[in-house]
Amino acid sequence: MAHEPARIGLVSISDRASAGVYEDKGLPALRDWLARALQNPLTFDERLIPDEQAGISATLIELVEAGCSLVLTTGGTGPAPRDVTPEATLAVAEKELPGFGEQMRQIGLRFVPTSILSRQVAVVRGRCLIVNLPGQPKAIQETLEGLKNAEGQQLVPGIFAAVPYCIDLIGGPYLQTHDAVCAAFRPKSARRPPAG
Ligand SMILES: Nc1ncnc2c1ncn2[C@@H]1O[C@H](COP(=O)(O)OP(=O)(O)OP(=O)(O)O)[C@@H](O)[C@H]1O
Ligand SMILES: Nc1nc2c(c(=O)[nH]1)N[C@H]1C(S)=C(S)[C@@H](COP(=O)(O)O)O[C@H]1N2
Repeated sequence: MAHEPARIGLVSISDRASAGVYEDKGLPALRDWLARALQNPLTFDERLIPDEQAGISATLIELVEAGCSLVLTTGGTGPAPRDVTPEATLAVAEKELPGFGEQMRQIGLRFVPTSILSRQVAVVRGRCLIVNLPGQPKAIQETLEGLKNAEGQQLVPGIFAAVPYCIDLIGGPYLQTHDAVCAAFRPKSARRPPAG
């Protein structure tokens, strides 16, 4: 059986990148990592928007309604007055998945002590999983992939290992990863034979 196609929403949330003060590095980092990690044919819906709560929520709803199974945001998760991504995400949530936020902060602490400042959340809306990632472009790979040693041994699992099974459970496409980048975990009963 061939890999199922998947639609993924990417949202970079930054006042300055969206105003053109600096070049946005969030969308390319998200797109490049997903293209390396997933075997499925992917369609990306990309948005670069300012840190405005109502606009962020409206963008998330629009991407879910467009048929995205996964939406990744980057930026606006910290404590600064303009950081409102978690509030905007929770406002459109049907269910919260606190384990993602807990693990994301644990991963971040292996890289920077200020990871504790990120209020990132993950939620389900309809058949879509929405996950907040920090704004630092380097945090995208760190959070999704986790930490490996020089021999490629996984020291801290990245959160993406749990994303394919979550998407199975909410009725989305069967995502297959490239194990060298990120080995997805599924219970044995949920595994399908490799597509080819
Ligand atoms: N989309 C992005 N593209 C490139 N670099 C970014 C982006 N978002 C954040 N950064 C970098 O990470 C740093 C910390 O991210 P953070 O989200 O706190 O930015 P910020 O200072 O709130 O940005 P802004 O004012 O644009 O919303 C930024 O100062 C910037 O160097
Ligand atoms: N993995 C990882 N997590 C990280 C970071 C990082 O560099 N790597 N930066 C932290 C910093 S410095 C901040 S302020 C918070 C919130 O960032 P944001 O407001 O850009 O989303 O994310 C944190 N989480």
